[in-house]
Amino acid sequence: MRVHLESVHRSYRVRRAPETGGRLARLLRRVSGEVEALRGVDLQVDEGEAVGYIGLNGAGKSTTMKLVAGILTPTSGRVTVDGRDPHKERRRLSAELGYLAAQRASLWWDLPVKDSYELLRRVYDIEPALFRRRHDRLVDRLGIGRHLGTPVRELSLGNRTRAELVGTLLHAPRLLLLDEPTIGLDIFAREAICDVLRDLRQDTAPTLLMASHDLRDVEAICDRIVMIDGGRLVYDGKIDELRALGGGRRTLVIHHAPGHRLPPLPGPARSGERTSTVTTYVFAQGELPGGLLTELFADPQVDDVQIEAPSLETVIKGLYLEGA
Ligand SMILES: Nc1ncnc2c1ncn2[C@@H]1O[C@H](COP(=O)(O)OP(=O)(O)OP(=O)(O)O)[C@@H](O)[C@H]1O
Repeated sequence: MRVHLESVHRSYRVRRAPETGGRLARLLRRVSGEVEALRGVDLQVDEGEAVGYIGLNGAGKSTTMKLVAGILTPTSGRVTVDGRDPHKERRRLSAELGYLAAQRASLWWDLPVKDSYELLRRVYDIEPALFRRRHDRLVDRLGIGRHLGTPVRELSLGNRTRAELVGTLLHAPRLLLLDEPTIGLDIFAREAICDVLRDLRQDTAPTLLMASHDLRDVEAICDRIVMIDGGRLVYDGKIDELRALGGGRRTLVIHHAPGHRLPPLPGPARSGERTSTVTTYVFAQGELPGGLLTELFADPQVDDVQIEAPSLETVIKGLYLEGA
């Protein structure tokens, strides 16, 4: 499915204590105001694309997801899914939509997991043999077979999220909105979820918008990153292009004997961290003279020399610091 946001603004009305007046008056009186969660967002996600949606807390990611799901309407601008208004056509969209978010359970809290799945089969009117095939595959891949008889409320966070993901995928949605699908999960749960999502992209390629703070997940699943800051998009491009933004810099990390004096480094390198046994220098790619490395490797007081490219996380941090 194709998602399109055009000049989307979304504000929330809030009531808060006034900034002036006595303590009691501030406690009792409330003035209303507005929080601008989205300030003119233009975004297009094409059929089968997988987009990692990243941003700091309060940047506007969940608000975007709710608009696409038709739960909220924009204050101004236009949101469409396959050319239709997702709010007006919520019923029709729900048959094609999978939406996973911490605050939005698709399973029934008091029912055993398997009963919730059976209810979902009926809600989505999934043909029993097809349901069984999808169900068995997902339950197996997400490793929740042992928990099918357990009421959802008794599951750990990791198992509940795995179980929710099965529930989200049973009707094979064409549009998948995942709001922080791996938050708070251990490495096994995270890997199981990432594996299933990667397979899904290969098999049925739904359109995927995934909000996440965890760049490892985004890198594992998506090929495009959209970055939002204070309600405005500040980056939209391929992950590789984003990585290349910081790709011109390398860090030379030298592990050496305590207090060892290193040979002077030439021109453009900037000194980075220095402890008694580790010294780092940042330099532009291609500007480190080969002779220097030979000298360092030959130095008996130098234990190890590494050249590191910046991680995606470092590049993104740099973008925030530069005001993107
Ligand atoms: N129901 C609401 N009422 C009032 N303000 C809200 C409401 N929902 C969100 N906001 C505000 O809108 C802004 C964007 O919130 P949103 O939840 O979309 O951000 P987010 O990027 O998903 O954040 P996080 O990473 O913390 O989940 C924030 O300033 C938030 O406080």
